[in-house]
Amino acid sequence: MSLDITQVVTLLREHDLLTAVTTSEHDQKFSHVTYNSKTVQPDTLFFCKGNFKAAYLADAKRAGATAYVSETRYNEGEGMTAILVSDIQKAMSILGAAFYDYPQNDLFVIAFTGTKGKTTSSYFTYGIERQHTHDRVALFSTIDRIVGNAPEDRFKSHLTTPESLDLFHDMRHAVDNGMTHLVMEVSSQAYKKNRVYGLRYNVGIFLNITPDHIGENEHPTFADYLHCKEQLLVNSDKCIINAETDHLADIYYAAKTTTQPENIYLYAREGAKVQLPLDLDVTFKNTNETLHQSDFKVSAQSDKGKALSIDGSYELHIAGDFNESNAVSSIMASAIAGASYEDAKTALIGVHVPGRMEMVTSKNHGTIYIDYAHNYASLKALLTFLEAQTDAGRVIVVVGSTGNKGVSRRAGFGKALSEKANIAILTTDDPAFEDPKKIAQEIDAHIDHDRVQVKFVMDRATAIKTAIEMSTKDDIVVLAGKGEDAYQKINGVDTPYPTDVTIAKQVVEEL
Ligand SMILES: CC(=O)N[C@H]1[C@@H](OP(=O)(O)OP(=O)(O)OC[C@H]2O[C@@H](n3ccc(=O)[nH]c3=O)[C@H](O)[C@@H]2O)O[C@H](CO)[C@@H](O)[C@@H]1O[C@H](C)C(=O)N[C@@H](C)C(=O)N[C@H](CCC(=O)O)C(=O)O
Ligand SMILES: Nc1ncnc2c1ncn2[C@@H]1O[C@H](COP(=O)(O)OP(=O)(O)OP(=O)(O)O)[C@@H](O)[C@H]1O
Repeated sequence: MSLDITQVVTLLREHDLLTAVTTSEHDQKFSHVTYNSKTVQPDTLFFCKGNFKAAYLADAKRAGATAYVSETRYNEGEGMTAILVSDIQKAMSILGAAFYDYPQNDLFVIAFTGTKGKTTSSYFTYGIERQHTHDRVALFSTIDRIVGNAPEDRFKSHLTTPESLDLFHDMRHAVDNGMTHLVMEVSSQAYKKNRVYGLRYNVGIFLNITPDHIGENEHPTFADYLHCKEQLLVNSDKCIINAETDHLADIYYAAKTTTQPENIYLYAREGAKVQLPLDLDVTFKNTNETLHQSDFKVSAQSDKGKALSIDGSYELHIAGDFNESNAVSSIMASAIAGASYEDAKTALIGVHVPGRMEMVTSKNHGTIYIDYAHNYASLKALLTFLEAQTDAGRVIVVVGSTGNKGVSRRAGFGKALSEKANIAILTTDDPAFEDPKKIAQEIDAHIDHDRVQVKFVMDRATAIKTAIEMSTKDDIVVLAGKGEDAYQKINGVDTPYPTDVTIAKQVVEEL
């Protein structure tokens, strides 16, 4: 992989990003690119972005970087080629794609966005595509990044959608490993920060949108959040939209700005109210539902839907009515990619999504559900489903809310708990630089105390123990928000945490 200065300048000019360049060497060649001074090697093209400090550039120069791309000129870069740009994140994405030689062109890319269901739908699609491509599919999800089939090709993700340089690096790795397809999650932050600038997808799926990720370090307003999410459809050759989503009109028209209606697919649960007078392409209905399994039937409604050849019955071994909707989007996306009905049917039976709807049973205490639900919409959906499925005694929920982001979730949790829970045990969940007790008090301020009994237990493991021990046989215990996260983000450090599932199993063993 390499880039030379002429290519860099030409690409940046083409995208109207170059503001100035100072170089005396016209044949400068770069054999590495990075935005981190700690990973610089000789002949590196270095990117100065984010909360950058000039000292990092001095480090980068010492380590062998010969040029830097930046919105600002630094004295510390004296003697290096300075490539000044109007937007560093866009420049990094454009140059990253070129450096790694446009790996997206060798991949069929299926991309999901939505407030909820991205990870689950990505795992469903990954499962179907494994079946369809005989294991030649990569996955970039919030949980794992999988760029090949060897154990070392699977690693934990730091972000839902990686920085552009990491994204193109991993895509290249996947292509070199023989992968032909990629399933990825695209967060609204990825658009806000131009991590996917210039990237196009073969299929883009819009699952749903509800207020979330609005706050100091994320989106200033809901309109900004919606706008960023819609960019996925604007950049997709074919679009799939959940017609049950809020703001359908906005979302559909965003898709239509770049995609003809014949390449936009709409799906919904049979009988659902759809906000626009649009014809659905695919509908689905539940045929049998338990706490362990969902059976559902898919029916094409339009010629376009029929051409997908996905009509028939399916089985999921992960509970939650919302997961049927997630699965239908995955079936449609995979069919567009060439998967057959049998591929989808067979694969879906075996899909497991880490930390989503995990269940731990106990003999004399309640059934425990561990789920990643961490905002109003997901907690409400989860508790509504559990309520409908059980003759539950009480619903006991262990929950906290993250610090320094998603502040609106606190009120959302209070509301969902007031509507659906009997007992809330408020605890810690990635407090970052905030006091977890204060966060819990903010959730508590939105709880209806006539309906819900509240306890504060700030140590999460103790909170889980308390909930399980107080539960009786008919009760349901929900451990919400962390899924299989094996850390707590505290004061900027990922502090190891055994996971909710491990703690729950331990508590049950010791009962
Ligand atoms: C606000 C934001 O987008 N921050 C991201 C951003 O931070 P940043 O660019 O300011 O980087 P930084 O870590 O402060 O450091 C500044 C620069 O100095 C460099 N540096 C630093 C130290 C050094 O010694 N040498 C050096 O060169 C760093 O490599 C970096 O380029 O770039 C970093 C990676 O380069 C990300 O880790 C970081 O994500 C933060 C931690 C984050 O959690 N973001 C969340 C909000 C996010 O993006 N979430 C979405 C999911 C949301 C959803 O569920 O929908 C996601 O896609 O994950
Ligand atoms: N379609 C859906 N509608 C409402 N809630 C959902 C839906 N799909 C999943 N959920 C709930 O949201 C939780 C998170 O699901 P998932 O991880 O798939 O979403 P995500 O979009 O990747 O979330 P995040 O952006 O927070 O990582 C699940 O554990 C479940 O409780």
